[in-house]
Amino acid sequence: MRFRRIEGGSYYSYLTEGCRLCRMGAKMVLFVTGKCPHACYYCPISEERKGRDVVYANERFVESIDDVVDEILSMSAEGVAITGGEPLARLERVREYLEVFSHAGLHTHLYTSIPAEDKILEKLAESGLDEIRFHPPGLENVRAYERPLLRARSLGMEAGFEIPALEFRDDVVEVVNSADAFLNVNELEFSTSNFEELERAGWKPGEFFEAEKSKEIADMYAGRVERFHFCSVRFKEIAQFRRRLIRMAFNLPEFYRVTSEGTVICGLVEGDKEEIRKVLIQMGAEFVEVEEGFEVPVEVAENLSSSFDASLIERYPTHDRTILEKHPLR
Ligand SMILES: C[S@@+](CC[C@H](N)C(=O)[O-])C[C@H]1O[C@@H](n2cnc3c(N)ncnc32)[C@H](O)[C@@H]1O
Ligand code: SF4
Repeated sequence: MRFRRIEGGSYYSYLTEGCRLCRMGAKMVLFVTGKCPHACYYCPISEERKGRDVVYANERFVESIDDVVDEILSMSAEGVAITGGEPLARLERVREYLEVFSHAGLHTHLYTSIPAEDKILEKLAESGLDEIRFHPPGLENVRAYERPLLRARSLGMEAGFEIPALEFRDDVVEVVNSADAFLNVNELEFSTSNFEELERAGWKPGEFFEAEKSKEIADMYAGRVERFHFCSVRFKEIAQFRRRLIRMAFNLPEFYRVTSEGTVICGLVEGDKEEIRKVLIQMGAEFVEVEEGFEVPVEVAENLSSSFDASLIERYPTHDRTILEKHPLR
């Protein structure tokens, strides 16, 4: 079996379409609910989202479908990853979104911990789901997923397991092979919400908050199934996240300077908004109004620094505009 090594220690013998798009930073992540019937000790979901029936499109809190559409456009997404919490805890909501996405020609994949029965899989297929990834919580009860894998495949979906590299289990290999499914193994990841629990279970965090020795477990699966993909914590950070940022950054007006990290640099002018707006219009300058003032080309901020509160900022191109650095120009 031939493996292809990619960034951050990830490698694969097979990439699903969902993974291929994700790797290009072209997948928007729809967090469809924080509700979940399970309580995996290693669950990485933040406290802010866990157990709450909230929707997020990437980092953006969603109040209506318009927010989701805006987010898709902001990154020129080519597909959507539907996750949670447990997406199937809100099946009708998932179906409504799926119908919108499939009409827009977006590829969809869904994560679930539920060995869904035929009827549910049929509804998902009807609504246009392209790919489904099962995760048996705690890697228990693995055989219960064989039938759903087979049924999903017979309905035309790409189907497989996506599991954290917690331990090596023969039954995972057996079910993947007998259902002719794919196997995605995630390097076990520390987050603020699971940190103590992972440490209590004996895992130690590495430089990128990956659990040390988790990759060794993933490697044990590699030669045992036909279609395998190991996704490292570092890969998620350096490739997937950064590439999404870059896509977003290039969709902003041209005056934003895009860095190789996918952040953007621009000027920020703060103060009396009406006064600043007048001056910017008189100058014929490009600007984008934001909550605290106006984002403008760097040179415009420099020109205005003697009359207004102007600075240079480096920020994420995301909807929440997280500012990483701010240098006052006076
Ligand atoms: C957080 S779950 C949410 C969706 C669904 N509840 C499930 O468990 O599949 C999404 C994916 O994260 C993976 N996962 C869970 N905990 C993880 C961790 N600590 N590190 C890496 N991946 C993890 C799961 O295997 C699953 O494929
Ligand atoms: S099933 Fe998924 S969302 Fe639920 S606790 Fe486990 S990892 Fe978290």
